[in-house]
This record gives sequence, C-alpha cells and structure tokens, in this order.
Amino acid sequence: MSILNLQFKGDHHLNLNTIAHELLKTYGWNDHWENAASQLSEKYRQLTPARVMAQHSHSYQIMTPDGEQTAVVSGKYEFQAQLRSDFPAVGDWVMTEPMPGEQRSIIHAMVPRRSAMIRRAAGGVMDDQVVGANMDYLFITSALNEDFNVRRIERYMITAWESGATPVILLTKADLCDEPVVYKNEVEAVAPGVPVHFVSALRDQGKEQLAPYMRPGATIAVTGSSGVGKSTLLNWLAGEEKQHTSGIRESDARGRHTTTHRELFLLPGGALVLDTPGMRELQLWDAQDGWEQAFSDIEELAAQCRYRDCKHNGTEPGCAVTAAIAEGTLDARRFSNYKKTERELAHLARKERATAKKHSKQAGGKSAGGKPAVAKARKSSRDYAEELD
Ligand SMILES: Nc1nc2c(ncn2[C@@H]2O[C@H](COP(=O)(O)OP(=O)(O)OP(=O)(O)O)[C@@H](O)[C@H]2O)c(=O)[nH]1
Ligand SMILES: [Zn+2]
Repeated sequence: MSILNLQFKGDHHLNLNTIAHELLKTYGWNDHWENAASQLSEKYRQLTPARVMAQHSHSYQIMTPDGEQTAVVSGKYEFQAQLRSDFPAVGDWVMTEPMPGEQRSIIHAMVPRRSAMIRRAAGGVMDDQVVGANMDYLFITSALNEDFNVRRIERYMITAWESGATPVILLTKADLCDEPVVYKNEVEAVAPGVPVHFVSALRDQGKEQLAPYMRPGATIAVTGSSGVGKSTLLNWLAGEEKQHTSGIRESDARGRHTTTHRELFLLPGGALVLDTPGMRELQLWDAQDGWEQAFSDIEELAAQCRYRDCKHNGTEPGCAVTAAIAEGTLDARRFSNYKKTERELAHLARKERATAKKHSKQAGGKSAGGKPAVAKARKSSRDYAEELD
C-alpha cells in the first residue's frame, strides 16, 4: 500500500481539502456526494469514494482518490443486488476498499444515484440496464438536415425527463440549414422550457452557448440518432481529436501514463462527458415502445386500485400503488418519474389539442397523424389532460 493510501484511508471523508479529494472533485465529487455518502451506513461511509469510469463484463474501471484502479463488486454486494440496475454503471459513485499492494479495489456500496439513463429490457424490470448514471445534462442532438424529426426529439425528451438529467437540445449541422429559426420554433413547441441551441462543428459555431453546461465537474451525456454528428460534436467540444474508441492517454496519480478504455472523459475545460454505447443508441420511445409499456408495472398496479380514479397519492384507501411502494416491490423513485412523465405528457397533450383545435378551424377538423407509439402515449395522456383541466 502506498503512503498516499495510508494517509487518506479513513480520514478523507472528514477532510475535503486533501489532494486526494481534488482528484475526485475533478471527476465530479462535490458537497452533494459528500453528503449522500455520509448518509450511508457506518460501515460503508468509512470507505473510499470512487467514480465508475468504464464497465467491463466482470470488472470496472474506477477513479479513486489515489488514481485509477480496476474494481469488482464484493460477494455480498453481488448477493444483495436484485436487479441488474442495482449494479454500478458508468458515472456511479461507489464506496470502495483498496486491496493492499494492488491497483485493485473492492466495491462495497453505491451512493444513491441522482440521475440514471435506463434501457428498458423486454424481459422486464429485472433486466433493465443503466447505460449511464449521474449525468447533470443530457444533450439531445438532432441534425438540421432532411433527417430532422420533431417527433423523435419528443421521444428523447420523455427519456430525458425520466432519467432525472436536465435536457438540452442541440440542433447540429446548422450550416446545412437556411432557416434554422423555423426548426427552433417547432422544437420549442414540443419541449417547453427546454433550452434549444444551434451548433455547427464544421463552422465552429455555437460553442459559447454551451459554456454554462460545460462547467468543471459537470457530467454531460450526448444522445441522438446515428449520423447526427455526436462524435464530431464531442471532438469539437474537446478541442482536439479525442480517441475515445482506443482509450486516452492520461497521467494517473503517480505520474505514469496509462491508456485505458474509458467511457467517462474529462474535457480540457473540466466538464465530463459520459459516452457509452447504450447512451448513443438510446431509442426508447421509438415505434413499439410507448409510455404505458415503459411503465407497464405501474399501469398494472394502478388497475388494481380500489377506485378507478385513484391518484395514488398515498391517502386513498385500497391503493395498490401505495401498497407496492410500502412493501418495496415498487421503487418510489420510479413512481415519481412516472408522475413526472405523466405531467409532461399531459402538458404535451394539452398543447396538441390546442394546436389541433386551431388546425381544425383552419382545415376542417382533420387531426395530424403520428407514429403509433406516440399516438398511443398521447391517448392516455389526453385522459390525464382531461382530468387536470
Ligand atoms: N455539415 C456538417 N456536417 C457535419 C457536422 N458535424 C458532423 N458532420 C458530419 O456528419 C457525419 C456524421 O458525423 P458523426 O460525428 O460521425 O455522427 P455520430 O452521431 O457520431 O454518428 P454515430 O457514430 O453513428 O452515432 C460526418 O460525415 C460528419 O462529418 C456539421 O456541423 N456540419
Ligand atoms: Zn392507487
């Protein structure tokens, strides 16, 4: 074990102003995480915090106060994990124990996530996969060319709201478009309150608008369809050719150069980019996936509530949803995401009805069509809109 290790093991959680913590801070450690870690049970909060940099099939790459290490979860962790999503994912903060004399650590606990991008598995909640955790911002990219599709942006929005990360819409390849403002208006209509920015990596335009999100220690993820320019955008933001497929050269705590596979990158300006394959190919709200499908577990529970118009707010008698949360079979956070999505959809539905009304006045009552999944989700959200009106 190194001197550094001895020195920091045990007291780092008491003293934030150590060199060790500077390294963790670089990777996003802050008061929130300090506080969250301090609320873990006694045996876990004593341990060394670290951030998951990459996930392999049987191990993790983590950033510890002492530099980068390989890690595995403890036998107890593995035994207690019930869902695939209970295991650490890229971006997670974990509490670890260094193995004496080795560049390896054991992960004993996970600090509760602030946000998580989840890929719903066909097999149900057991197999749901976390493709990225603890992102502060999700950049939703769409190119300003013939691929532009506002419905797709809308589906990404639902995904973003569900994740807990703050969505930011980037309209890429702005150089290919003569009238970007038209598109911006269209996007703003389906994403109320969400910032929309034009960027052109090719012309080096729009970078300054992204500065507020790219602050040191902030974690961003980029999603969007294939070919919208995500890699180009990341290289542009990094200001250099980022070799993220082959790993990057970076000094570890001992000044050595290491080349490792990374899925969480530090940009020269201090922001972190979370770039995993799952994040890139996020297509949760395409065709066959609908809102009810994503939350089918909750829909099924709701169908068992005593009252058909049950709001599941914890006070109604015979509420199956409240009971499931109390029993622990339904995650309270998942339910709150459901409510959030429901509100967002209700908002979209109200907007759509207002637009439809306007259109029907103009064009004699023909409503605009949508892809099946969106139409389906809308149908249920319309009911909620009715309730809320
Ligand atoms: N005109 C124009 N073309 C761009 C711009 N940014 C990227 N492109 C081009 O768009 C194509 C796709 O860019 P990528 O960065 O590979 O797209 P991607 O989203 O990473 O694609 P995947 O790797 O499939 O997810 C390339 O030919 C880029 O040169 C831009 O700002 N303007
Ligand atoms: Zn209920």
